[in-house]
Order: sequence, then structure tokens, then C-alpha cells
Amino acid sequence: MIPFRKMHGLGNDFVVVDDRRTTLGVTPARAAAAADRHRGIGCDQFIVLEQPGEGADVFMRIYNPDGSEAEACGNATRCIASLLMAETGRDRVVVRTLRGDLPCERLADGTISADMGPPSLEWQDVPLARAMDTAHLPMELGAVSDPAACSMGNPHVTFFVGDLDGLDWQAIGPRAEHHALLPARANIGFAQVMDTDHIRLAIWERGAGPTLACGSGACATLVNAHRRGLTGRRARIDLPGGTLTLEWRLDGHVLMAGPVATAFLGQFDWDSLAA
Ligand SMILES: N[C@H](CCC[C@H](N)C(=O)O)C(=O)O
Repeated sequence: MIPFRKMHGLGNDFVVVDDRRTTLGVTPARAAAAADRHRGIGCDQFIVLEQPGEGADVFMRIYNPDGSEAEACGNATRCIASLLMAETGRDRVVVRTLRGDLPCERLADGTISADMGPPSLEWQDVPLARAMDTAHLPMELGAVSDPAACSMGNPHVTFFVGDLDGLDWQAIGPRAEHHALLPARANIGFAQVMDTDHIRLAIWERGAGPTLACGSGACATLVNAHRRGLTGRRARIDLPGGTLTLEWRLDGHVLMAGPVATAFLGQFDWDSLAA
């Protein structure tokens, strides 16, 4: 049997397996089977801990429920950082991901902060299908249009909307995710700017659909809101599952802080998931 830990940040939930001293045989299909909420354990992302090599405390691999691999996941970064902090007794750890090394810190109030690195604002880096200004994409989908895009290692598109509650964003999300301008698909944010330091945000995640929160999406939203002159460099971002505190530092790095939790521990085997 394979032991796992079920964790979440603001209800963005993860199955975490530790493959640092074992070879569990994780494949995209197996990760997808474990993430299935009806036939598996169920989660927004399936997280595999691996040996990092020099310079980091752990390598974190991230699978979406459709089996695709994500380069970044802000909430899982914070969850895994808290695990490593408990393991090492330290209040600072470095989580290595496909996106790079992300330094994390336990703050005085017990929340976990992650340095998600600088965004990429070039169209090739998002990536977009052709050269354009990433602050204004020629994309119109029913009630929403003119989004901004950036990469936090993974691709994000942000629509700024007047009234989030009145918007059927779950219908627009999958159409935007698969839009022809987005060759690697993208995570799609719907942001209502309440004030220059306060945003309400709903996210349609690439490969996962609607989630209660998305950390990298919150980072991208602050970046895009500031580029559009809608907010300052710090904001509280309210997601369906709770609140994240964001700062786009002057050195370009985006910092994101919020709570993490372990819901339960369990065990499973690949064969019963495949049934
Ligand atoms: N929930 C994650 C993001 C997962 C991103 C994934 N859906 C992708 O394909 O990029 C977060 O907290 O940042």
C-alpha cells in the first residue's frame, strides 16, 4: 500500500505522495486515477515529492487531474513547505519545481509565504500563439473580453469583470482554456477589482476546472491588475476558498501568503484505482 497525505490551501486540495526514498511508479494516468473524485481519492493536484539534488529541500512534481504536468502550483508549494518545515524543524525551506527554486517561510501568524519568483510578460513565455501585447489579448468570449496574460512558470489569463457574482464564469472557463491563442492552454482568472488593494477572484484551472483557490493564479492576477493600473503592488485576494495576501515586490518577485492544512492521512494501491 502507498501512504498519502491529503492537504489543502484554501480548499485547493492535494494528494501528496513521498517518492524520495522509493520508486512508486507514478505515471500521468495513475496520477489522474488517484485524482478522480469518484473512482480515486480525489484532488485538484496530485503531488509527488522527489529527491531535489543540491540547493533545495525537496523537488515537487505537480499533476493535474487530467494527467498533464503543471510547472507551478502556489498552494501546493505552501503545503509542501509546511511539511518540510515540520520535518526539518526550520522556518525557511526551498521547494524546487519545474518552474525553479521557490523559497518559503513560516510567518509570525503561522501562515506560510512562498516566493513564487518573477512573472514572465513576453508573449513567447506565456506562451501565446503569436506576437502581441500580453496586457491586452484580442479575446472576446460572450460577456468578457480584453484579458491580460502572464506566466508564473505556468500560463495565466486574467479577465477583469464588473460583477463576478453575475457572471457564468464556469461556462466561459473551458472555452478560454482551449482558445486558439493559447497553445499550452492556460489557467483562466475572473477578477473583480474591489479597491486598489483588494481583488475578488474565481479561477478556472487548466487541466482541473473550477477550484476553490489557485495560488499561482492569484500571483498572476495581481501582476496583471497592477500592469493595467487597477491596483498597487500589494493586495488581498479573496477566492471562493479563502484569502491570500499578495505582493509584487519591486525586485520583480511575487510573494504569496496564506494558510495550509492537512485533512487526513491514508493509503491506497494503484491496482484498485484502475478498477
Ligand atoms: N492550484 C495551483 C495551480 C495549478 C496550475 C495547473 N492547473 C496548471 O495546469 O498550470 C496553484 O495554487 O497555483
